[in-house]
Amino acid sequence: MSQSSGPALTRLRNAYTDGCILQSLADAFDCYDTRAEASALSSVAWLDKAIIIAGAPGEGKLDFILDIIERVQAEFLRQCIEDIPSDLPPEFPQRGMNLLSHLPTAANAIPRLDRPPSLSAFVSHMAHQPFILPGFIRDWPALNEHPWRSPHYLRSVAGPGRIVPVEVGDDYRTDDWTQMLMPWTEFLDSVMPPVQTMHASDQPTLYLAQHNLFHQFPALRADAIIPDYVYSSLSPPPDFPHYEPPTNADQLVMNAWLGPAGTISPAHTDPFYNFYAQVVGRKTIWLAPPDTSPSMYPYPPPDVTLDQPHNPASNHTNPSMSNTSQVDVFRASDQSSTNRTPFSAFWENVVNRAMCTTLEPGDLLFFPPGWWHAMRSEETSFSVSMWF
Ligand SMILES: O=C(O)CCC(=O)C(=O)O
Ligand SMILES: [Fe+2]
Repeated sequence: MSQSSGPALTRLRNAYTDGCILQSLADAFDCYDTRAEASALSSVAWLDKAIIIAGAPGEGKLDFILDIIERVQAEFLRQCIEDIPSDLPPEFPQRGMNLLSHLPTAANAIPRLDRPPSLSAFVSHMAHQPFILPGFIRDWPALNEHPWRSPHYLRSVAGPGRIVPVEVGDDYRTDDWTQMLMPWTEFLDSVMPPVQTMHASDQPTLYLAQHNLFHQFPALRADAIIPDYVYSSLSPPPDFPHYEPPTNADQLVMNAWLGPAGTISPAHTDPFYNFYAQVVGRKTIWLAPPDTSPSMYPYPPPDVTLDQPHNPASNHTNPSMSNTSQVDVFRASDQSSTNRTPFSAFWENVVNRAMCTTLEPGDLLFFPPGWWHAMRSEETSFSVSMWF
């Protein structure tokens, strides 16, 4: 995640936000004259852009933006509320079934703890290694009275006319990968079709990745319960001495990750502690410690002195991709595979230290800053990362 927030950038962001608000108000006034649905949709879209593109506007301004969205929706877009079935899709898989915990690229399982550690045990010695707390978030409203696996519920928290940023393409390291803004309802139709259908292979994969959806839809934020561990002011781990918490007021960055079966985040590192909550579907996780970096084949940092066309692909966290591995930990097959040859140091030094697991709905994963991590969804999956 870019933490760049110099005064010039902040001023630019504020100006962009104000511009979006003005444009949206112009559209809203137009609605009073014309009752035109298109103007109302445009008004809401400008406000969503203010939240998405400018980053989190200051607290008061975010409330103001959300308030205008609600008013425009109530006044001009009531007829757009679709009558979609509220039936709750079955929870799949059945709990405890079909755990896909084996990957040829990871010799170990991520430890699963029978009992959550006390806060003091977490701070004093648990926070420097990954672990899973099975079922720890089973009480979240998101898995109960406000089920995030229900497209009906997810539409209702947004109301009509909302847009969201999505990644298009299977892998952010490839040239055909791009990002776009699209209607939330259209995205949900693709990710959670009314009848569970196979993802058509000629359709590009859409992934709402690393996006703070909770700024746009605060009702979803209320469906998550932040674990107390997140507020425990951890010091830098020995193998990542430059750790600093996120610079926002809460020192916590929450992101949503929602996509169909088969979305992949290639192995990469982030500079934060992470509690990663699995709310819908199963997700396979691959992890390796920070000191394996020399054998992870990260993409080289961009060389600005070379006059070469550069790969326009960006990455969830770092436009240069120097925090991303070239090794495909999910596609690399067993040791005899030809995949082994180009990445021999990976097979020699990383595989025996790497860990994997498949998270189920309700599980909470923890890993420290600098750890290599890769994720693959096994079916439609909705997760929340909490960086702190
Ligand atoms: O869920 C994913 O696809 C990636 C999550 C991730 O990279 C993170 O939480 O930092
Ligand atoms: Fe990450």
